[in-house]
Amino acid sequence: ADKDDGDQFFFGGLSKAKDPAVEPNIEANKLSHCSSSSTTFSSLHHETSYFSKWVTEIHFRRQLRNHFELKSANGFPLNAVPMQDGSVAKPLEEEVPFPEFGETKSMLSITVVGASGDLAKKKIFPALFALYYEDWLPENFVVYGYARTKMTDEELRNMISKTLTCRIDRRENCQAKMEEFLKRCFYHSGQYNSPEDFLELNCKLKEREGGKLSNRLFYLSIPPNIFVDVVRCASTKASSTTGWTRVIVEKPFGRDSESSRELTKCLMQYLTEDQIFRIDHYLGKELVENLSVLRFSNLVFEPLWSRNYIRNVQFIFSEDFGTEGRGGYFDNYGIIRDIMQNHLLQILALFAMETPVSLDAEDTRNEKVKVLKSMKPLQLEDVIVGQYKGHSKGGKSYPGYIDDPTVPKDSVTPTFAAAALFINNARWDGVPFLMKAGKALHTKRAEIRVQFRHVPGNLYKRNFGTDLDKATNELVLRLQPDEAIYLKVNNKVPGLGMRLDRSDLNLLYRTRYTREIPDAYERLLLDAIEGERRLFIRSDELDAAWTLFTPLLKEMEEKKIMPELYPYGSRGPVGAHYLAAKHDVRWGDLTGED
Ligand SMILES: NC(=O)C1=CN([C@@H]2O[C@H](COP(=O)(O)OP(=O)(O)OC[C@H]3O[C@@H](n4cnc5c(N)ncnc54)[C@H](OP(=O)(O)O)[C@@H]3O)[C@@H](O)[C@H]2O)C=CC1
Ligand SMILES: O=C1O[C@H](COP(=O)(O)O)[C@@H](O)[C@H](O)[C@H]1O
Repeated sequence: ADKDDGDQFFFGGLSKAKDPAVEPNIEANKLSHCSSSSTTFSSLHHETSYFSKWVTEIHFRRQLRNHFELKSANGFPLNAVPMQDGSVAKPLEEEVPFPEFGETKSMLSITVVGASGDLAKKKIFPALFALYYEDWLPENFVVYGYARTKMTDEELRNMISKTLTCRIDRRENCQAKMEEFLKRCFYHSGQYNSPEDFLELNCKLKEREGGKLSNRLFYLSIPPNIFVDVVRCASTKASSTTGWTRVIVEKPFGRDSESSRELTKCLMQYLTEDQIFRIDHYLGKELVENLSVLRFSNLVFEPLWSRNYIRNVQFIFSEDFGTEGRGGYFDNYGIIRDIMQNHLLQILALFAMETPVSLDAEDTRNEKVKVLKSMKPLQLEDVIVGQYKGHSKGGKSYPGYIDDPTVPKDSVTPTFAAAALFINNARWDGVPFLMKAGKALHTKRAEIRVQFRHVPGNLYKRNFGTDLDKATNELVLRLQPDEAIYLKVNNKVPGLGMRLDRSDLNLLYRTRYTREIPDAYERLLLDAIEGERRLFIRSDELDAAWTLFTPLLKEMEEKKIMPELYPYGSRGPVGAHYLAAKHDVRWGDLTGED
């Protein structure tokens, strides 16, 4: 029996058994009979070694899951609230997000709103497939695409199939898995502000759910001006009446404090805070998740994590392409809103927060809010801005920002910014936290660089000459590409003399781990399905983040601050060096060492 049960779980996706999600007319009891039959297993007997590998793997995952399991304070499943009545959370009898071996009575319906769009194609459907491929999705699930574009189910599947890929380290049954996944994908065309269209979606979802307890996840992959319409229609017409309903909201969450508060207020007319999952995909990146592990599970780092030993911290984001195709969106936001106020600030908060009481989502988010509230709002003098201009190199010409036909010719929107931030608390008083973000630069990279203080009374001072900066230890977390954590240390060059150099203690992920690193959207989608909120932005965090940037953004817009022009493909405006120098800092990425 164990074997059969296990078979149903592990090979659910490969089984020939009919699922109401795929064949809605099949009754539930027929399904249970069908999927528990031994033919399912015997038809797959040739897969035995694959099977045992998966048994081990899934047991390992379960152990991990139990080890890090997070529960709400009252022990109830978090967020088990139908949207319609806004009632308080109550325990669900059948919620089993990761079913034990065998049949489950719950069903997960994921609706990707804006399914015809860029993000859905590029990230969301591939992430859902990756989760399915790795057996992270519950046994019973369906995916619905929703948008205005007219499409059949088959056309949606065709569109999605072009962007699905299998893990390069695990290619078993890839094609079969893709086909099984696509069979669970459906499409409903509708307007974003039409309650009737969402009601029709609701009927289709119900049919697929086949009477099971249903949990529903809506992913709003749409422009922000239609967020509230969709939430209103989805909440009133298509939320689950038996399980939870959650909504993932993509950035931008407003463009300043007022608009962000207004958005929150509107969303809260239809959803509770617990139902809103504000996504910042940088929080789903492997090395960002590892930041807390590095800090809090290694004795060697945490004691150094303060103004006593750290001279400055740098958060660097650069892209080697411009706004190609997204100029229309970008011009209304600019790099400060697009990258700094969210991605870089979120990482900063995780970097600088005090140790949370536990791994519970609220404990981490409480600490992040505290650190954000301890920061000084940015002023004009703390920032420099730039905009890329056209440039020719090697016979090829690269367009400037204002050459984009969707961007006004007189736009002063920054495509580059550098900023110095300070945290007014006992741990970080006086330590510059520098941020730098830019498009159309010479490289694509995102990293955190921690520069330590000079060694007091360094015995080997004379071996470094006058430039002691060259001897400072630097810890680098390279988020992408080629994930790595390395520490620059001073080392004696082997030989009879006494020559020192700076070398790296290097944890390069690709050489240390054979597994492919999951995409950030995979982790975040899985967390939303599991009701794990730690990596999503709470409304008070968002508000604190906007409080830091809004006065600066307003002043820049009022004064029409002209950005310094920099050539496409360059290292950015010189102003960034002056800003750093003002705080006695050198950008770690521009030393020529790496
Ligand atoms: N693309 C990316 O890399 C990233 C995107 N985001 C955010 O994710 C969300 C989705 O992004 P993306 O997929 O690029 O967006 P798109 O511009 O591709 O829009 C998604 C879908 O929304 C519908 N849509 C577009 N414009 C309008 C409009 N003015 N009114 C009504 N419907 C419209 C279209 O579907 P249809 O016409 O079929 O209804 C479109 O396919 C946005 O909030 C964006 O800021 C965040 C990070 C990265
Ligand atoms: O949110 C955004 O992020 C992307 C960069 O994401 P990455 O994971 O590829 O580093 C950026 O290009 C885009 O402008 C911004 O909106």
